[in-house]
Amino acid sequence: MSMTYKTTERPKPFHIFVSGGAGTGKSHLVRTIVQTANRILSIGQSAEDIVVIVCAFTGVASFNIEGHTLHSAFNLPVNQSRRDYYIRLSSEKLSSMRSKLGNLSLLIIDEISMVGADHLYTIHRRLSEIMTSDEPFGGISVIAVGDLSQLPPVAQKQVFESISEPIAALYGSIWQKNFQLIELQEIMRQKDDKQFAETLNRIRTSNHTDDDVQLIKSREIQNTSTIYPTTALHIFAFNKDVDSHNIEMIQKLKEPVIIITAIDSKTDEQTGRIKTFHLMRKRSLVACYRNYS
Ligand SMILES: Nc1ncnc2c1ncn2[C@@H]1O[C@H](COP(=O)(O)OP(=O)(O)OP(=O)(O)O)[C@@H](O)[C@H]1O
Repeated sequence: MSMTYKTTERPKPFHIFVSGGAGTGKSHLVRTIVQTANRILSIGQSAEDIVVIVCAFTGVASFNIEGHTLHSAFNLPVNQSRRDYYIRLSSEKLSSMRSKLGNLSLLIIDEISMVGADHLYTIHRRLSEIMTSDEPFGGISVIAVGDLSQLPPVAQKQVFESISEPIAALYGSIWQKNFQLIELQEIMRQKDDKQFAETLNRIRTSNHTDDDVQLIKSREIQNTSTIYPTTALHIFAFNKDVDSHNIEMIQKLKEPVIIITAIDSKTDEQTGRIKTFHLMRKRSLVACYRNYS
């Protein structure tokens, strides 16, 4: 396929929601779009200019796509979910964000199901502030990728619901008004992975069969088993179970204990209530799940 692009023409902003079940190639498509868009949109720009930015809500999701968290990319307040009004940037921060993102053309948001309606609205306001434009997202094109049947946002309404700011809510949902849906339907995973992806996609819509249940149950293992994979990723529903598992794993390591004390110089809700100390040993596995900035 050949493509011509005149740098003098700024493309009309578009807002697309790419959805699809497990294994339909969403991440693969994002990587391809990022590479192509960077190549095309960087024409005539200097090497430091950011023309495409890839973000996700959580640190883990942004790490997987080699992107940024939405909070760090757009200087969002830590606890936006507790507020129903927009907080403008200080003039110093605004000018620094303008020099960083002034040439931005495309924002890609992965794992969109975890982004709440208020967050999306805040990103729109932030981009409008940076770009000095009243257009949706300050005239920046947005590709949102993900599956709304996956993890919902924490303590916020879903992205397609109405926002908390009462006056702005009267204008309607920025998601409903602007985003056009494109759904990937073909599972691109191969062999065994494909069977697993098909099972996940049936569970996703509550259409799972007895065979699907058997497949999942066939992988069940008790933690008393001799072949129990102790170092595999564990997922728990409650933080207290996470903490007790982590302490148990740390205690099993025969290395000296290290206690790292975090100094939180501004203990208010803006700082996100960072834990004040961390217990670990050499060779402990560490996952960073807060924005330490
Ligand atoms: N167009 C394509 N041609 C060939 N292989 C593809 C294509 N798109 C994706 N794949 C392959 O299919 C597999 C699944 O793709 P990918 O991880 O992008 O799916 P996904 O929708 O992000 O899945 P999940 O929601 O489970 O994370 C990968 O191994 C990827 O390399």
